[in-house]
Amino acid sequence: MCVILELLNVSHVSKVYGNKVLYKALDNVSLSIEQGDFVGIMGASGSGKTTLLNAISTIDPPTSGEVLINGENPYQIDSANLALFRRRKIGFVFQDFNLIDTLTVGENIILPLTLDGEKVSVMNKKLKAVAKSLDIEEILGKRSFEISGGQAQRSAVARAIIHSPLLLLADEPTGNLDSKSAKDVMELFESVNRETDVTTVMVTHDAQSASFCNRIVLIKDGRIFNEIHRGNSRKEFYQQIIDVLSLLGGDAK
Ligand SMILES: Nc1ncnc2c1ncn2[C@@H]1O[C@H](COP(=O)(O)OP(=O)(O)OP(=O)(O)O)[C@@H](O)[C@H]1O
Repeated sequence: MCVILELLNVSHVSKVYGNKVLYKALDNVSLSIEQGDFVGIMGASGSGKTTLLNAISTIDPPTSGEVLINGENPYQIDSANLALFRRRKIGFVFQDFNLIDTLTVGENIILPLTLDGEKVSVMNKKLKAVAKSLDIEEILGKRSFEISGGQAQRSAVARAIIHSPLLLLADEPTGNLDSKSAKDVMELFESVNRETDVTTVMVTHDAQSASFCNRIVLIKDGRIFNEIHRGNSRKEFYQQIIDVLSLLGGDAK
């Protein structure tokens, strides 16, 4: 018997911004994501994608509703332990890479382990392994301004997965890359997802990048509008994504 574990559960989440003028950016969003899935979140600019990702990533609490990560509600954890929870259970990849330019690529990658007080020998072993699997061994001694955008994002992915998180979150990870580097980075996400089984949730505007996911959730005006699943062919999925985006309207590319 195959048991499917639910890694992430977003239940009736709403988010209202503002004090005097209120704006409902998320309106009763419910979403369940299985362990090991690779899910893309798409929608027009301003539809609430980043707000949803921030609620999932424990950065910004929802106004109402519940987020459960591996059965645990992060918003019920006190702030000191929440920082620890975030550092140990979640990996983040950002559009602008967020590498610290005073550190080498290698030092950037081991940062989550350094912050956790890991032993140097363990850090070096993990760094070696992740750099090998992501094919960035040759740039470990370089600084972020000495490498290409694609290499910077590979390094950021390495940093996001070195501590074997439960959940890998990415906000427009290919937004600053040319199409060749974007494809390389998405192939990397796909293989990391397949090989490590890390549940991955990515916000993207880009249909090509989205076609590497297994499932796409579309958001419109803060609500879930539709979702589509990938079959065997990435090319067909890409076309399906384009079609559904055209139904969605707005400026979703
Ligand atoms: N801190 C905030 N205060 C007030 N309104 C906000 C805040 N953050 C986002 N919003 C508003 O909430 C809505 C959703 O924003 P969000 O950033 O989640 O959209 P998005 O789908 O990620 O957009 P984009 O694709 O342009 O990044 C937008 O109308 C935005 O202006």
